[in-house]
Amino acid sequence: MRKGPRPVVLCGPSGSGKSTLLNRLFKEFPNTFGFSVSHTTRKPRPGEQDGVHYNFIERDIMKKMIGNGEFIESATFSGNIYGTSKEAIRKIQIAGKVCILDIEPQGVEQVKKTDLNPILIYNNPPSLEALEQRLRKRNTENEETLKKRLASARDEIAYGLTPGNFHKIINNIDIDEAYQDFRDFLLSELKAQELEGKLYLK
Ligand SMILES: Nc1ncnc2c1ncn2[C@@H]1O[C@H](COP(=O)(O)OP(=O)(O)OP(=O)(O)O)[C@@H](O)[C@H]1O
Repeated sequence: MRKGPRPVVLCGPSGSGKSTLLNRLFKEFPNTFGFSVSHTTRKPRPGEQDGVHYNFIERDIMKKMIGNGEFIESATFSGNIYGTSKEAIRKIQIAGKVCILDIEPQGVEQVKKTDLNPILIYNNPPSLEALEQRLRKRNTENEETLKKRLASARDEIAYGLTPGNFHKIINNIDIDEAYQDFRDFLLSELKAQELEGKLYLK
């Protein structure tokens, strides 16, 4: 992987508000940050575009690509395979942007073992009850997928709050305050890297 700004990992249970934070960030800084588009075997939700939100892919093809070493991390979540291809990260880095990865704990552990040296951020929901409410209100899940997501959330929260697993925890209660904390942390991190002589904030 080529040198450049450190990638950013954003992790947090389904419904904690990762996409909401990222949408705001990309809107405010369209030239600074770029989203690493993951691959998934899950079916698209209404409104999701192939190549934008995810690269939607058949399970056997994805397994073959993983076998070929084309992925930096991959994991099964809620019955579907998700993963970040090396190509997805390269695309953002070539564009000179800070690469943002939205991945779950298994992926985080794999990324930690690479030379990506990412800044690790955990997006913490107020409670499991709040998560359930947000997911129900989002109206993208059926009872079965909702249960699976909530079942994973307990372990993900424990992982996120374990000292040493992340550089920064965002307590995502009020979305405006959470966004402010998220963006300020990222900007100060970029400034710190710029002090080493590089210009990343555009
Ligand atoms: N701080 C917040 N307070 C209340 N509702 C929120 C907050 N943040 C996000 N939401 C809402 O909760 C729902 C889940 O948020 P979002 O889709 O951003 O979560 P996510 O972590 O990206 O989930 P997934 O991993 O399933 O993609 C959305 O409908 C969003 O509008």
